[in-house]
Amino acid sequence: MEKRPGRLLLLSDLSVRNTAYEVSLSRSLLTWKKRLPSPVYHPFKPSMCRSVTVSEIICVREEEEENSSRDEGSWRKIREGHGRDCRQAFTVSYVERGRNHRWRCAEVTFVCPDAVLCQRWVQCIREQLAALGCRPKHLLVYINPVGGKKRGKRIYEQKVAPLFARAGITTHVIVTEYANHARDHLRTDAELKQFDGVVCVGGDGMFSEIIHGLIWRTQMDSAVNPNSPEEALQACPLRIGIIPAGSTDCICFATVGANDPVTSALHIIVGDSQPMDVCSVHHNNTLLRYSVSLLGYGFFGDVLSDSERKRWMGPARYDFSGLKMFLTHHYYEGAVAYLPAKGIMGTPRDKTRCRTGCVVCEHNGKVFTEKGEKYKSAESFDAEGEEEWQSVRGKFLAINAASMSCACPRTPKGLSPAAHLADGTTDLIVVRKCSRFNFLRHLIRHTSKDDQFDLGFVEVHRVNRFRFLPRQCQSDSDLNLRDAHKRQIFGPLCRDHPACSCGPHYSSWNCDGEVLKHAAIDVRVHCQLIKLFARGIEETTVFEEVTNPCAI
Ligand SMILES: CCCCCCCCCCCCC/C=C/[C@@H](O)[C@H](COP(=O)(O)O)NC(=O)CCCCCCCCCCCCCCC
Ligand SMILES: Nc1ncnc2c1ncn2[C@@H]1O[C@H](COP(=O)(O)OP(=O)(O)O)[C@@H](O)[C@H]1O
Ligand SMILES: [Ca+2]
Repeated sequence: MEKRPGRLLLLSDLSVRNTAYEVSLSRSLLTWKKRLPSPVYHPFKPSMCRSVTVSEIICVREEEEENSSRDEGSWRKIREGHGRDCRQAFTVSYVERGRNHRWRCAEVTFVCPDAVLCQRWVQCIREQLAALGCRPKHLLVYINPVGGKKRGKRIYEQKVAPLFARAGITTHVIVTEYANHARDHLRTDAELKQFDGVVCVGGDGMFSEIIHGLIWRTQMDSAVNPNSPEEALQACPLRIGIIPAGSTDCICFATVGANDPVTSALHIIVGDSQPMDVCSVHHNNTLLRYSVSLLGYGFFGDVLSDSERKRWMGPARYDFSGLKMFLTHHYYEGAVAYLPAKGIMGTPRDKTRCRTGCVVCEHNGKVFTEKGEKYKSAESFDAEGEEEWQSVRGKFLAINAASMSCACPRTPKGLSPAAHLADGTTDLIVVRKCSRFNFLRHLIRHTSKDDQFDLGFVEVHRVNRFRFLPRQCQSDSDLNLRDAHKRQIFGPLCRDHPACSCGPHYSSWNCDGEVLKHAAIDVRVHCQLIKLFARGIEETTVFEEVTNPCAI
């Protein structure tokens, strides 16, 4: 990828590790090119020229001590002709890309011929950083001390807090004392106006707490009724950063490309922004929960319920319960009605992947923000959407809705590899009853290149809305699912069976790692309701990852 410098703000001969460099700064790029002792031209020698985009500079500082650079080792300050207080060197900290989408904080120290020039450089770089405008200055941090391997607090203190301090970010840190502490604090107590974002140190469950608090608060502030699936929700203004310290950490992995606290901290510091879809899950016109990753009934619901009793096992509980539920091989009966997404780019089985600057999300995002208005009234939704509802009924091993790929270390390509973070849709995956052997084939394909949907008993649809009704709750009047909305089939029936637990083989929904207490649900996708301090997974080119030569 060619990096164009634009008009130069500064151009000086400075030295790095006792070697002369031509250093330039434009509004977009900081570049340092080695001055060659001989005029021999080495166009492909990578160490000769490096550049970093200004938006990925973390900070700049003047060096204060005589042998100030810790990392540079050999260089010494050149102080001839200057008093002891003269600062002649400055260090730039910047983002360096490593393998597997990991970011590191790298440093380079430039020694200047005089203190005035040094100060000009520092001031000019600081001005460029201040002009960026998207960087957070003050953050509200919630730490779950008991998530994952119980390392949340240590991870934050050792790996994240020092980086925030270096970048000049101030924080208000709350270590949670009980489940839903963060959610309730965000709902009512937190003075949100003073913060530029919220940071979640924990797993998907902790992230879920944060979005529940923030979405609720935003709807209350805008007088939107969160219980009705027909209401268009108000987008949350604050961005959320995730420092992974949980068990699955799929939301972090699918939005950043890695589960690494330093990488996440750097995405927060540079002020990245990634919009994300949120599903609201309702029962009888009452909001149950929000979901951003997996809504799973059957297999994944059972794995979660079973694993909750084994929290003491840590992240391994999912593998244990996964194996157990695979062997149990329960199937469930019910009906799914869904509204296929119309006018969109992309299908759940295409080869496109949601990556940084995704055009599918941009296109579909526009489609659904314009359409969003129409969802406001139930009548208009009826009139336009009714005949579009489709249905599937029968016996299922699993019904999953993936609003994003759900990529995580267990399945690096994800539950639905072609799903998009911010396209206003969710991929509804229906796995019909099949043999253990076939189900295993389906599961194993999540970990290989083979298509997990290319099996006769699996179907997948990209949808805006769906409803599920377990068999125990159905009656003859429900058979025509095309009329589902008008007749409100879920309402009266499920009032008779509050927990819908009226049969032997009923499952529960896994909603981003939380068990839902109702099986009959009505789900609506809200396009780009929240924003994360992330940029989606970057396409990496070997060229960029390994050498970073500047192409100027
Ligand atoms: C045989 C290998 C099969 C691999 C199949 C992998 C599918 C994994 C899909 C993972 C989707 C993850 C979606 C995210 C869910 C999270 O919100 C949520 C909460 O996370 P938190 O605890 O960090 O707060 N996590 C979960 O619900 C965990 C789901 C994990 C399921 C693991 C299932 C393992 C299945 C193993 C089957 C073994 C069969 C072996 C037969 C010889
Ligand atoms: N201080 C706390 N004590 C007990 N539970 C908590 C606390 N803070 C948060 N929780 C809850 O812990 C659960 C798991 O959190 P999470 O960070 O997602 O870890 P994991 O990925 O291991 O499930 C969440 O449901 C969250 O509500
Ligand atoms: Ca989506």
